[in-house]
Amino acid sequence: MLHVTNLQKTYDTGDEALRGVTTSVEGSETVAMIGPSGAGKSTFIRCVNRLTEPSGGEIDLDGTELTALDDDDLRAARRDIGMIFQEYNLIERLTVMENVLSGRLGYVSAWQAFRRSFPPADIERAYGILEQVGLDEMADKRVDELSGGQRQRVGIARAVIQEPKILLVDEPTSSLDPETSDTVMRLLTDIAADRSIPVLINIHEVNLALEHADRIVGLHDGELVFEGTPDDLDEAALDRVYRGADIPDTTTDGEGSTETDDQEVPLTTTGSTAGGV
Ligand SMILES: Nc1ncnc2c1ncn2[C@@H]1O[C@H](COP(=O)(O)OP(=O)(O)OP(=O)(O)O)[C@@H](O)[C@H]1O
Repeated sequence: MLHVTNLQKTYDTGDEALRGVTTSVEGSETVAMIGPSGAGKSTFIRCVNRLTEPSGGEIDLDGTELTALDDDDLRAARRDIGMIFQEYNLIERLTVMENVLSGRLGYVSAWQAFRRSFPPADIERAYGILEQVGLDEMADKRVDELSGGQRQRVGIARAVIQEPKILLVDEPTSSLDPETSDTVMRLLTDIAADRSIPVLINIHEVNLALEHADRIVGLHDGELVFEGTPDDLDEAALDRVYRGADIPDTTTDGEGSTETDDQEVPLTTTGSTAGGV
C-alpha cells in the first residue's frame, strides 16, 4: 500500500529532519510512529502527501509514485490520503456537516465547490459517517461550539468521507484528556478495520501506541531506529528511540541505567514519565 524508501528531508535552515527513512504501511493495520520531539515524525507525514517537499527518496502509494507527480496529478492523488491534524484544521464558522462535506471538495466541480453544493449521495454518506463517529445529533452545530474531542471526531469524519486509501494522523491526541484520547485512538483503529485501510499515526504517548497499534515505528533524529510489534518494544528499544543508543547495563542490581536520559519517555497523555513500560 504505502512504501516509503530512503525518505530524506533537509529544510532550508539546514535541519536534517529525515535521514533516509524506509518503511511500509499495509492492509488495515494501525501503525504508530513514536519518537522524541524533533525526531521527524511530523515531517515524515507531511512529506508523504507533499505538504512538505521531500529532499530525496521514493513514496509509492498503491502503485503511484507520489514524488514524481505534477501539481494536477498531486491534487488528484491527495484524494487518496486522508489527513487528520493535531489542531483539527476545521473551518470554525461552519457547521459540523459543512466541515465534513468539505472532505468531498476534491470530487465536485469547481462551481459546486465554490457554492458548496454537494450531491445527495455525499450528504447521505456524511450522515452515515457522523453516526459512526457519534456526532449525528450535532450535524447542524457550528464547530466552534464543540469540545476538543468532538472537533477531532469531525476531523476524522472529514478525512473518512474522502474515501481515502490511507489515513495519516498527526498527533491526534495531544490536546485531549486521557479518556478522550483513548476514544479517538479506538475510533481510528475501528475505521481502519471497517474500511480495510491502513492508518499511520504520529503519537507522543507510548502507552497509547502500545495499546492501540498493530505495529510501532520509532524515529530518532531523522532515522528509523525501531520497527516491530508492541511486544517487541522493550526497554532497550525505548532507549534507542528516546535516547538514540542502547544504554549499557551499568548498574549492579541488574536494572538498566536510565540516569543519563537526554529525553524521558512520554508514557501518558498527562505527561507523566517513567524509565520503562
Ligand atoms: N518548517 C521547518 N523549517 C525548518 N526546520 C524544521 C521545520 N519543521 C521541522 N523542522 C525541524 O525538523 C526536525 C524534525 O521536526 P518534526 O516537527 O518533524 O519532528 P517531530 O518528531 O514531529 O517533533 P514533535 O513531536 O515535537 O512534533 C526538527 O529539528 C525541527 O526543528
